Amino acid sequence: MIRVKICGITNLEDALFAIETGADAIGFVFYSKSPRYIEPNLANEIVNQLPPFITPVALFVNASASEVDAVVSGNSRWVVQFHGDESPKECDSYGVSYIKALRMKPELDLRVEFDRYIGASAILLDAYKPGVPGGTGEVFDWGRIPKSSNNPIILAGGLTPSNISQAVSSVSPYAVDVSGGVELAKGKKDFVKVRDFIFEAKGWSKK
Ligand SMILES: O=C(O)c1ccccc1NCC(=O)[C@H](O)[C@H](O)COP(=O)(O)O
Repeated sequence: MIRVKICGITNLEDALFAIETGADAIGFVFYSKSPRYIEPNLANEIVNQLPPFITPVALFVNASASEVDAVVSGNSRWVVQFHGDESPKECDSYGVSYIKALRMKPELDLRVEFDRYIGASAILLDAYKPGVPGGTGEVFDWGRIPKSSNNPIILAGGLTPSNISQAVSSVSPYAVDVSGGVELAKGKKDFVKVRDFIFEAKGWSKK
């Protein structure tokens, strides 16, 4: 079954609701310019209260090694998501399981990028908007995604309860990722949208 990552979590209540409703992974944004930024200590407190089957994902944008270490040293469960221009060498250097996010610039050749980031546990594909590293709420052309890849694909970018079913059937990704499409306001999740998104993604009935 498809896995669902709910990203941009800033509080325990939202994390627990997403998990109770069927989320598989919870993402925390450690990019200080983001309205969804969370302090490392608070994020680690939340992660310590999550069930063991949940994957906590720590998202960074061109962070320093000390910033990454300050988070991941707090708990061995973290998977890191590199959402900036980090090279394969830099991503590999941490020796942790990682997701590489690629923003779908018009000239991006996904086959080349998949080969470059062969050390990634998964590749997250997100919309490209100049000057905005992520959480854009915008959809990209899913037709650009190769039908087969050695890397598991996580589809992101402008997903909502209304388009997620079509996204899953068009792309057949390993997982889907959402942030803005399930928010009440930046950094606060809308529980109805979270539940509807997860149920639509997984093809569950709401009865
Ligand atoms: O959420 C942010 O503010 C953010 C800032 C900088 C880099 C990445 C960021 N978010 C990434 C995500 O939450 C999602 O993985 C992805 O971008 C999809 O977001 P959305 O289109 O809002 O669903």
